[in-house]
This record gives sequence, C-alpha cells and structure tokens, in this order.
Amino acid sequence: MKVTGLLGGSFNPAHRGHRSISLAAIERLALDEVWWLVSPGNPLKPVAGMAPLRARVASAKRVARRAPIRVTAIERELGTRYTIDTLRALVRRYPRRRFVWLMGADNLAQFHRWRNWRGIARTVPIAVFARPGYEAKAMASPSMAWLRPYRVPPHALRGTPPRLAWLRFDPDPISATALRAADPDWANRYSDAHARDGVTGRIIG
Ligand SMILES: Nc1ncnc2c1ncn2[C@@H]1O[C@H](COP(=O)(O)OP(=O)(O)OP(=O)(O)O)[C@@H](O)[C@H]1O
Ligand SMILES: O=C(O)c1ccc[n+]([C@@H]2O[C@H](COP(=O)([O-])O)[C@@H](O)[C@H]2O)c1
Repeated sequence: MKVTGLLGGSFNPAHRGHRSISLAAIERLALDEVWWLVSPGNPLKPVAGMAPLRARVASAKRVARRAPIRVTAIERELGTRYTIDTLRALVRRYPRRRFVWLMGADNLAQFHRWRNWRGIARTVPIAVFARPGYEAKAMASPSMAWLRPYRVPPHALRGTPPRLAWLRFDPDPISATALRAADPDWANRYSDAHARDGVTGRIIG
C-alpha cells in the first residue's frame, strides 16, 4: 500500500522550505511521494494579497521539479476548502492509499481554529516540522494539549490515527511572506503561457 504525504498550503509563492520539509518527510517517514495541495483559498487567510491559483500552482511546479512531489489543485476539483472535507474526499477517492498530513509548527499553533480539527487528527496521522519562532507556541497550543497523548516517534507514525510525530529538522526561516515582501510582483512572472495546464486537480492518469 502506497503512503502519500499531503502538504496543503497557499504556496503564495512556493519556496525551498516546502521542498525541504517534503523531502525530509519522504525520507524520515518512508513515504512514496508527497502531494502538494495548492489551496484555492485558506479559510483563515484574507483574499487580499493572494495571487491567482494558476500562478501559485506554476510556482509550486517549478520548486517541486525533479522530486517525488506532485503538485495539484485538487481542492478546486473536489470543491473543498476545509481540510476535513478534502481528506474525507481523498480517502474515498483513493482507497488503496494511506495518507499522512504534513504541516509546519506555525499551523499546529493555530490548528484548534481549523474546522473539525479533531476529526482531521482521527482521519490521518500528522507530522509536524519545527519552524523558527513557532515551536513554543505550537507546544502550548490547545490542539497540542489534546494531541499530546497520541504523540509517537516518527517511525511509529504510520498506523491508526490519531498519531502525531514531531520531525526534528534543521529549521529554515524562509517564508512566502518574506518572499512577497522582497518581490511583490512575483506572480507576474508566471504568464499565462508558462502556467498553461498548470491548474488541474488531476493526480493520476
Ligand atoms: N520554512 C518552513 N519550515 C517548516 N514548514 C514550513 C516552512 N514554510 C512553509 N511551511 C509549511 O508548509 C505549509 C504551507 O505553507 P505556506 O504555503 O503557507 O507557506 P508560508 O511560507 O507559511 O506562507 P506565508 O508566509 O504566506 O504564511 C504549512 O504547513 C507551513 O507550515
Ligand atoms: O480546514 C480548515 O479549517 C483550515 C484552516 C486553515 C488552514 N487550512 C489548511 O492548511 C493548509 C496550510 O495553509 P497555509 O495557508 O498556511 O499554507 C492549507 O491546506 C489550508 O487549506 C485549513
């Protein structure tokens, strides 16, 4: 049975942090591959300042090149926006795969604000990556209080959820926020031609 890591994100734009945590997850959790779910719109993030999905997918494809990472806008195809709905749809659609949810410590710090976050944790094991400045907040978060009894070492993550593993990792301070500040017009580089066929929900076939 294939085990696929899922990295949901805005990818506004994609960067080396996304790539390095995905490659680390593949190695440390013995995943077959990682799918990047480029979000049509994070329910907790403002629409203002969010580049078009097409440009974000194109940037993700570029950063994921020559790696066992598949870039997809499958939430657009599924018509889902909340992670719990996406996960339930993926589990139904791919019954022969196992999934692991990947996220940075910044997202764990506010995971308790996600819709039905306990349901998410009961649906898939979760791997969390350290991120500079967020570790203490994540550790002290309401969701971590609930998840703590389910904490396992990375090698034991594959199994019946809830399970949560912290992946020790050389934290990388890079963020899309910093990249946008340095290059506010980044999305213009991904012209229509470059982004052609960029937005598809299709993963297989
Ligand atoms: N440098 C990093 N280290 C660890 N995790 C990261 C890093 N960058 C992004 N992630 C994780 O990747 C996922 C997608 O991140 P996202 O696309 O929001 O990038 P971002 O850099 O956090 O963006 P922004 O600065 O706009 O919030 C999230 O789970 C996030 O925690
Ligand atoms: O389902 C939710 O309530 C929810 C709330 C906030 C964020 N998410 C998901 O978290 C992932 C990371 O988002 P981001 O914007 O931090 O890259 C992305 O897949 C979002 O759809 C999901």
